[in-house]
Amino acid sequence: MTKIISPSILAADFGNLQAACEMINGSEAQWLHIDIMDGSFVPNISFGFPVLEAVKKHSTKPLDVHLMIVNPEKYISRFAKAGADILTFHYETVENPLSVIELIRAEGIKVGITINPDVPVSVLEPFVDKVDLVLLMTVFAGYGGQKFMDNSYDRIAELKEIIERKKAHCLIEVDGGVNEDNASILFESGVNVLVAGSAVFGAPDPLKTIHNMLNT
Ligand SMILES: O=C(CO)[C@H](O)[C@H](O)COP(=O)(O)O
Ligand SMILES: [Co+2]
Repeated sequence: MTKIISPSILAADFGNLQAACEMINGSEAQWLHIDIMDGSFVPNISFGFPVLEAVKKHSTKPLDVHLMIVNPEKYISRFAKAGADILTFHYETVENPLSVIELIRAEGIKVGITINPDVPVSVLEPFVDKVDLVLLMTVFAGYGGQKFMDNSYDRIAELKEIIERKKAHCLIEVDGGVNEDNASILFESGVNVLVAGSAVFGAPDPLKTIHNMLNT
């Protein structure tokens, strides 16, 4: 089974993003997660294209870009050009998810769809065979450092059942409150990609934390 760690740069030292990228380059993490927040869909504002471009310049890992913005369809081409390798949008932010999926595909990059914890998993059923990944938020999108929501395990099982029933091949990613303590049970539950911000960048030894998350 595919097991990927995608550390979230949101929890890094923004005064030294180059060092953060280089640390991840030298780690066992396979992707780098980039949180784009607009102060509208979510109450927080993170960063935009210039920072994404700077990270792209220094990162050797695929950039896993998580859009928490209204009207994502307006910016897909710019995010692709700025360096996104995987572009994930929130189902809640669009009227026609299929057309957004097609717009992202047209850029020649991978596509993901995501929902907040209060959105029924069943809304994803029409899309699981059309995307490369489904991201289940395990906290409400907007801030790093929140506590993992325990009802997420039931949601992961429901998503897995839908994916199997539809014989789809998308990866399952979870984001929010992931750490060394819950990583192994999440992988055992069928999750393929773990996003971890504060657990990695706040750790005394981030390389060891990433290793432990992949191997315990
Ligand atoms: O999308 C996000 C928040 O909206 C972040 O990716 C997520 O919260 C990661 O941070 P942490 O691992 O510290 O919970
Ligand atoms: Co995220």
